[in-house]
Amino acid sequence: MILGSDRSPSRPAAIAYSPPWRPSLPLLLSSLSLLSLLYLLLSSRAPSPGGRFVTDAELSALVRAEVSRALVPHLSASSASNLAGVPSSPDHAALGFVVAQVPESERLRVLVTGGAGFVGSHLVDRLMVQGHEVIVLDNFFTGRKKNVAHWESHRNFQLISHDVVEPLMLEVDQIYHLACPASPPHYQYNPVKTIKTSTMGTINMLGLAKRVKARMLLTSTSEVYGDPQVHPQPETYWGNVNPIGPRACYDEGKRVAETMMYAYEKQSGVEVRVARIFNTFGPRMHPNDGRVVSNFIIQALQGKDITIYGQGEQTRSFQFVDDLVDGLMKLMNGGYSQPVNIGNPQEFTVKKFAEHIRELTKSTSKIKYLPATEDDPTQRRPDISVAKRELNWEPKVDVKEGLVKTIEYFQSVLDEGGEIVPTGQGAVKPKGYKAPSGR
Ligand SMILES: O=C(O)[C@H]1O[C@H](OP(=O)(O)OP(=O)(O)OC[C@H]2O[C@@H](n3ccc(=O)[nH]c3=O)[C@H](O)[C@@H]2O)[C@H](O)[C@@H](O)[C@@H]1O
Repeated sequence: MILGSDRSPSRPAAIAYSPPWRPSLPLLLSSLSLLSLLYLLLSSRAPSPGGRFVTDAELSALVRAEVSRALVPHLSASSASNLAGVPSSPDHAALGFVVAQVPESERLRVLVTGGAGFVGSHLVDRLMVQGHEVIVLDNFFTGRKKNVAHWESHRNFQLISHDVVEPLMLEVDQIYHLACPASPPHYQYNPVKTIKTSTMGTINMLGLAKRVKARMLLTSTSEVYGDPQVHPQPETYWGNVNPIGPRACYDEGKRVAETMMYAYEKQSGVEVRVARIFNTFGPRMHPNDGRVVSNFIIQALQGKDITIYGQGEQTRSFQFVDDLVDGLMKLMNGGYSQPVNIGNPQEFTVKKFAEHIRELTKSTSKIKYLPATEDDPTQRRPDISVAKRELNWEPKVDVKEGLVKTIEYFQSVLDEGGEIVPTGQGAVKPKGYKAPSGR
């Protein structure tokens, strides 16, 4: 179900459905050939790497997971494997989705703000497959309906077009509060709005959490450490942030959002969780997002120059989106309420990363050096001891493995849509975004 805001936040009005996603003929054919190959391989009863033969049940589970991946756009591998063997939901069997049947008493109502965005939509997939009722709230500034369109007819799913800056009344058990543009060119486009999103948006969600006694998780960021003087960064590090620089609208917005979380916990007893997310990549990243992973892959795949800002000696540590979703859900459902870094400590200089992408894409793109961006952090790597100890979480997907999947995704986007001009430096509105009148 998709609802649209009539600017009266508590009474969203219906808007038109976008047609459900249908697989294109070439995609179906390539998926069918993949399936035949899988069948031939497995039915020849080759021993598995562990020396066992593949059983019929395993074969059918693998085939179902592959069908799911073929039919649902950019379903992540782990979501697909979660589907295998789970009882079918009649609503989504046709799409290859298998949603767990959860008794009413165990089913949660989960609100995901920013749920139509890159990270949010992967989280929504996982929650839906677990059989929960999921309400997605998005203002579609950087989020896209197509990221969650495959759920639109499911009875457990609701999409509300709404801006978190406006209050909202709902009955929910858990709130994953993701809403906020995260790419520097996009969060700098309208810095006042970015600040409002992190401050007023978080206050609104905390007010809701307080009223309905929901547990609330804030997706904070590694950017609360600013340009860190301590490396790697533990949660106990207070950071080095320029409060009036171009990144401040985001960094300081998230810092005050964290402050509000703990103030509501202390003063009103709201159950809070805070994840500090480090650089994340994967399928469904916006191709015009302007961040390093999407830019380098798109440039390399098209043979365009790979643009490095500065000398490329600055470092980042990259995690695949599936790992992040695991971490967020463990944090939400565990007993630890202090901030937790969720990231993959595999660290690269930006220059090394550019070379890595060039190799993986077999590209002949040249590297082009552009001026450094103002206040760009010089180093970033998470200390994940707390996540390991308190959540029993650590990343499972190797960066290279995640990049291969992401490259496949961007290749399919290029195949479908043609040339992409990546977003460069400086503040810019997300491509395709039209501000509602009066804003
Ligand atoms: O991806 C993320 O998860 C993080 O991305 C950004 O932080 P930042 O690390 O600055 O992200 P990028 O824009 O991807 O930049 C990473 C590095 O690559 C460089 N870069 C970026 C793009 C490009 O085309 N070329 C290039 O050299 C940047 O200057 C920077 O040093 C956001 O601010 C974070 O909130 C978010 O968590």
